[in-house]
Amino acid sequence: MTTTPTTDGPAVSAAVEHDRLVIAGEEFGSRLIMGTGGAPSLQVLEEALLASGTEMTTVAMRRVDPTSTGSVWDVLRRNRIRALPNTAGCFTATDAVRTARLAREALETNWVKLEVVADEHTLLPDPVELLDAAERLVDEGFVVLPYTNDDPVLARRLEQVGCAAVMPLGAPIGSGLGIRNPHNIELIVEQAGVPVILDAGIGTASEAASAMELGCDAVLLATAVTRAQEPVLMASAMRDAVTAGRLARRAGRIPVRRYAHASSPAVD
Ligand SMILES: CC(=O)[C@@H](O)[C@H](O)COP(=O)(O)O
Repeated sequence: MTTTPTTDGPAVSAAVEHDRLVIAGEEFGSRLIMGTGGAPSLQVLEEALLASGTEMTTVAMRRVDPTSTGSVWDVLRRNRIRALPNTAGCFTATDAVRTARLAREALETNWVKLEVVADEHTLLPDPVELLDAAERLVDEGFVVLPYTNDDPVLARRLEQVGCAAVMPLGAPIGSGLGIRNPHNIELIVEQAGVPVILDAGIGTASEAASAMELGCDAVLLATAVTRAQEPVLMASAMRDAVTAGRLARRAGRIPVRRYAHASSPAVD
């Protein structure tokens, strides 16, 4: 009886193994960055993070006290997952800068995921405050990873002021609407000299794969996993989707044609 091999051959394993995400000179094997909000319990969150294979996970500085025990901080520490503090809940540049400084003090990291949102209703980034905060934090020596609109012009400005990555949204946070403007994401990817991380709005695994196929370097998501009916299964699906999307991007998709094109050449 013949069996279908289920493991990748050496060429694929090597392609995955050596394909590292590099942000500000630091390497990551996983291209899936996780958020932590919304999980039904700490135990489920821990299992989901492990299933996702993530090496870096964001935590809201204003929502989880870094000195608290029995919190997400313990989960990250015991599993050696890098904590990326974020400024969720900040509405002004001044607030965000203050929160980033507190994170640096408490966690001894100068990395910050910068979020400056315009209002509670949309949670969309406020471009004016965001750019201002990014500039101030870069000046203070932070490695700034800004959550931004899917606007190529703003993404370019953020890179110009020294951000280490740009993180355009696929859709509003927690909406699960997927990637609303793939064309803009492609434009951002085309021009970027820093990693592009699709952040927010992903609803299911195929959308994470799409982000990678569009050329993003990584995906950041939370709600699609933490609020899934089976968070651990979804986390595993996301891990595979990000890997698959990355491989497909590297493999190069076939051109789209309007008419049929015989897959086998005709024999004369
Ligand atoms: C900007 C922000 O807060 C997002 O990183 C969020 O953590 C993830 O968004 P989703 O919950 O939509 O995946």
